[in-house]
Amino acid sequence: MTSPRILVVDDEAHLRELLEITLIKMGLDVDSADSLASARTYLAQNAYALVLTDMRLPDGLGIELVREVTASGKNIPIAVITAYGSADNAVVALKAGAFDYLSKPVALDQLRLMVQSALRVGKPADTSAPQSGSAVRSGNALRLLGQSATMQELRAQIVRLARSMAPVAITGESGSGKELAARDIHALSPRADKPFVAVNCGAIPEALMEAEFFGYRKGAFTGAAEDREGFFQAANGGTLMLDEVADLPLPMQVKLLRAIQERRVRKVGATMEEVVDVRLVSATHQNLAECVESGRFRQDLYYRLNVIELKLPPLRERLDDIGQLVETILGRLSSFGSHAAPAVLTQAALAALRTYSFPGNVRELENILERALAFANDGVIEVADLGLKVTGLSPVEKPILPELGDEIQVSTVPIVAATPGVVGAEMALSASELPSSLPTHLDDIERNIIRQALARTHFNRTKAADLLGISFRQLRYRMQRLSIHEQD
Ligand SMILES: Nc1ncnc2c1ncn2[C@@H]1O[C@H](COP(=O)(O)OP(=O)(O)OP(=O)(O)O)[C@@H](O)[C@H]1O
Repeated sequence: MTSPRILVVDDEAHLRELLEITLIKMGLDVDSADSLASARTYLAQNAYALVLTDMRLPDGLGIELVREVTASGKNIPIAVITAYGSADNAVVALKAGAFDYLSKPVALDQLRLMVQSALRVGKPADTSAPQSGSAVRSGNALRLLGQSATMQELRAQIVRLARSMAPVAITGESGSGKELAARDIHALSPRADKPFVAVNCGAIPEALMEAEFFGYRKGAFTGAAEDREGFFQAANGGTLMLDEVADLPLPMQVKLLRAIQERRVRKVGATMEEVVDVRLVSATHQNLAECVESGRFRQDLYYRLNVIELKLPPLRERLDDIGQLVETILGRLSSFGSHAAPAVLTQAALAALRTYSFPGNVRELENILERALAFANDGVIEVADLGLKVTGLSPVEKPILPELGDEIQVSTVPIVAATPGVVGAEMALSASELPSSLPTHLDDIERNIIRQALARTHFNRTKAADLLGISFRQLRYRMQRLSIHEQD
């Protein structure tokens, strides 16, 4: 069997030799070129599993080679070597189709990881063209459904960008499928057999963030009874999804930027850094560019995360997809329940869904169908079963809720007066009284507020989250933390 062949393009003899030796030690065949012209000659003559090029060459820029190799359609991963700290070059190369980049001075452990990853891209099963309109690849179907032209284009984009290491920023309203898209990117990538880790940046207490992201050493702080890995280590070799990334506090943004630039992290309490090989996908329903303008999000981190943008359209802009989504969701719900055959919608019910605005997008459609199924007779869902008229509470009905997290406001307990029947007696403290345990007291208040919001929305978590001004996932996290269940 022949070894995979790598083309190294660099005019610095010293660095070229170092790269050659490292690659040969990895059992690879290496050709070396010292100019663009020579690289082009090699590329015309041989098939390569990876091209590794410097940015500055005597007869032009490495980026030209990136564009040529990408345009050739030969599916050869090409990585660039950029000058230290030149984020611009790295981002430009990734946008032009480069598979990945290495910064000078080249760290050999990073080089090895990158080469291993590139060789997985080159495997035939992973690079086969998507069949019929891009939804299926290597028998691996994308889970992001939709027949509309926008969704077909989106899936084709996912197939393309799954091959590279470029950070992807996914935007879209809540429930529009951002996490599903991230999972599809991972599942189609050469990292599919490694972990996919999704982190809700808005749900981690600020004081724990560094430890959660980078891990900690035993004894680093009170309660650190043993060494623990962070999200970066957990996602090593795979994909890390930073969900609700706009919620990251500024000090953590600095640490994250550093981890991305250096591709190394240091556990809290550790002296040594460790190399991590993680592909980053970020998501938010907020406008990150506006967050940058208002100073809430660092421009340099934005630039690093936003290399490729993936926009998920709201469901109301692709109502053509409803038929397929309804069929799939009902099929799934019936396989969980006791229904023998999947339920069906009457024509009128389907038409009603097609005129609905879906503020909670596909997640709301799932909720509507789940609820409708409980009301449907003999598995036939009528318009009335959908309950579409209840689109939320009118502003006058909105309860006056204290700001969660604002301790002063919460402890003055305005909700006692608003809804005395719901608030537990233990929370109705007089102004001079103090709770015996502040955290328990605040948890009780939060639990009650969430229960009220759930009761008012008939346990529709999407609407309850809207009512409380938090994301669905933040609500779900808080419900888990406070042990709130549907039957409560
Ligand atoms: N195009 C789609 N095809 C099939 N299912 C979808 C699609 N889009 C979303 N869903 C489903 O809708 C639900 C919400 O999707 P997901 O969690 O990916 O949304 P999100 O945009 O990440 O939401 P949030 O911003 O609230 O975290 C999931 O159950 C997901 O499987």
